[in-house]
Amino acid sequence: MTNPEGIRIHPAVDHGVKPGTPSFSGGVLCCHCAADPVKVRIGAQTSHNHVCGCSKCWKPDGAIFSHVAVVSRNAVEILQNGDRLEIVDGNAAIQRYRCCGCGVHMFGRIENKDHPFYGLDFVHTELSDAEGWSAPEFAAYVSSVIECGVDPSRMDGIRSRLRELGLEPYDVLSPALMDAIATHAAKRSGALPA
Ligand SMILES: N[C@@H](CCC(=O)N[C@@H](CS)C(=O)NCC(=O)O)C(=O)O
Ligand SMILES: [Zn+2]
Ligand SMILES: [Zn+2]
Repeated sequence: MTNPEGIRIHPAVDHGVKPGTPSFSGGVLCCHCAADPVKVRIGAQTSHNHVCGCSKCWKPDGAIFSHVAVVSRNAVEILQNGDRLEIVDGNAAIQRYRCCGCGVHMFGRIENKDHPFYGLDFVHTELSDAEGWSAPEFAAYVSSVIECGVDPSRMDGIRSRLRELGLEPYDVLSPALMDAIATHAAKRSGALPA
């Protein structure tokens, strides 16, 4: 791989995307507090793993993108120090729970039952040291990195680097997820049978 500009997409993909293990069944996420971290168990393999450039998703220092996946909310269990979790923005569609000590987001939850992704939580599997989590498949909200302070002149290089890593860049979500959102809307409006 070339990457002459040294673009740091995210540490989990910067040296190539590692494939997941289909039989993998979960692990424990730990926040970055050195002592007594918040711990959350994810009791299932994740899906729709991707990197996200939006300004709302948590990114580790130096990374241009967040690394995020979804899992059933039933598979998410707070193991310790849940009292240190606070909701970042109660008005957002995704209620992101961050550790008030280190700022790391432990999971994001949708409470609106009419939302197309209701029932799925958003998690950062890099917070677990287990191997086998599903691999990122695409890059979402790519143009949004400009809103996070990336100079627009860097966008060609960033999109090229994402393609080199096999992470097709989209400025919103992947076609499969956009189709799922549109199908949900069409069933609600009656344009398609429910
Ligand atoms: N351009 C905006 C996009 C924010 C956005 O819509 N993020 C997406 C991807 S994570 C989302 O689903 N947001 C729902 C939410 O913010 O709760 C930004 O960067 O702030
Ligand atoms: Zn913490
Ligand atoms: Zn995002």
